[in-house]
Parts: sequence; structure tokens; C-alpha cells
Amino acid sequence: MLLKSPTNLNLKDANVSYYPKFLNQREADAYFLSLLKNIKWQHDVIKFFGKTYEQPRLTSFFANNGKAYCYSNITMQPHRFTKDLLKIKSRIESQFNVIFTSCLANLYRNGSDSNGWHADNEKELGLNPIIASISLGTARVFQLKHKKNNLLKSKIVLEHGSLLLMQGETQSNWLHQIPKTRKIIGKRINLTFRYIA
Ligand SMILES: O=C(O)CCC(=O)C(=O)O
Ligand SMILES: [Fe+2]
Repeated sequence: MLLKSPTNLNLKDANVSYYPKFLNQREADAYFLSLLKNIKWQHDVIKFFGKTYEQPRLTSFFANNGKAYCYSNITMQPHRFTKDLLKIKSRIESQFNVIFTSCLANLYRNGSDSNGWHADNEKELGLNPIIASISLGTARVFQLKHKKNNLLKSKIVLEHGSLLLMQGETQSNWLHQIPKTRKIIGKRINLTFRYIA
């Protein structure tokens, strides 16, 4: 299958590219409904300076090697990959000649749900990880900012069926987030495929 040419965000010290319609409309619609229904979405509590907060989104974690994922003081024990996730994972792996062991799924229920500034730089991801991020459902804004140079920022709308690839030194040099919005909007599912050794 031939991919439409990607948009490269042309960020300094990073490598981020965007593939709209990586999944076609029919596939994206079907995956969205199926994942919404079949994933065991959980609502985690994070600890931060001794206080506890509910995460502003639901999540679920999957892996084929039993390895847990630890971030923000949460340890997520993996489920086995579902058929849907395996199909999407294989599509990305064969297209880009990469291998993933794990997938973190996020469900943003409405505009109040969000994902604050962070880099995916946990040790178990290794140096310069490649992270493949699939978006399904309502489009949301994805913002990036350079860790050291506050003049360097970027943003892109992640559309239904799209793929965003972050690789190279992106996680060392940039932060990213999904900000809240006051608009009345529907649900969005995001899948981030990762390699966790
Ligand atoms: O929802 C998104 O597009 C981003 C998710 C993300 O950054 C993460 O799970 O690490
Ligand atoms: Fe992230």
C-alpha cells in the first residue's frame, strides 16, 4: 500500500512526521467503535508532591512481553494485545520496518480531558525511541515546545485515522501535550505504539 506523502514538521533537534489518512475512513470508523467498546478503560490516580489527582483521561496498556510501563508514579500492568491492536501494530511495523512491543491507549472523553506537557523519555524506552501515534475520533490539537528554546513551538491537528511518528532526538529535546479545549467535542482515542525492552 502506498502512503500519501507525510508532512514533516521540520523541527530543530527532532524528527516528527504526520501521515493523514494512514487508516482510511471506513477502517478508522470501525477501529474507533471497536476499541471504545472492547478496551478495558481505566481511570488512574497519579501522585504528585504527595497529592493525588485523577488523570484527565482514561487509559489502558498492552504488551506482548509482559513488561509493565511506569510513568508519573503509575505502574501499568499490560493486557494482551487485542486483535484490532495487533492489526494496527502490524500495519505500522511493515510500513516503517520497525517493531513495537507495547501500546498505551488513551481515551479523551471530551474537551476537559487532556494530556499535560511531557516527553516520553522513560528509561525503558531507550535512547531516541520511535513512537507511533494513531488518532481516532474527534480531532485534537497536539502542541510541541522545545525544552531549552522557548521560541521554538509547533502544533498540528491530529485527525481521525492519522499517524504521527516521533523519532530521533524528539523526546530528548521537545515536550508535547494535548491541551484542554472549551469547545463541546466528542471522544478521541489515541494509541501510542512503543518498544519497551
Ligand atoms: O493523545 C495524544 O495524541 C498524545 C498521547 C501521548 O503523548 C502519550 O500517551 O504519551
Ligand atoms: Fe507522549
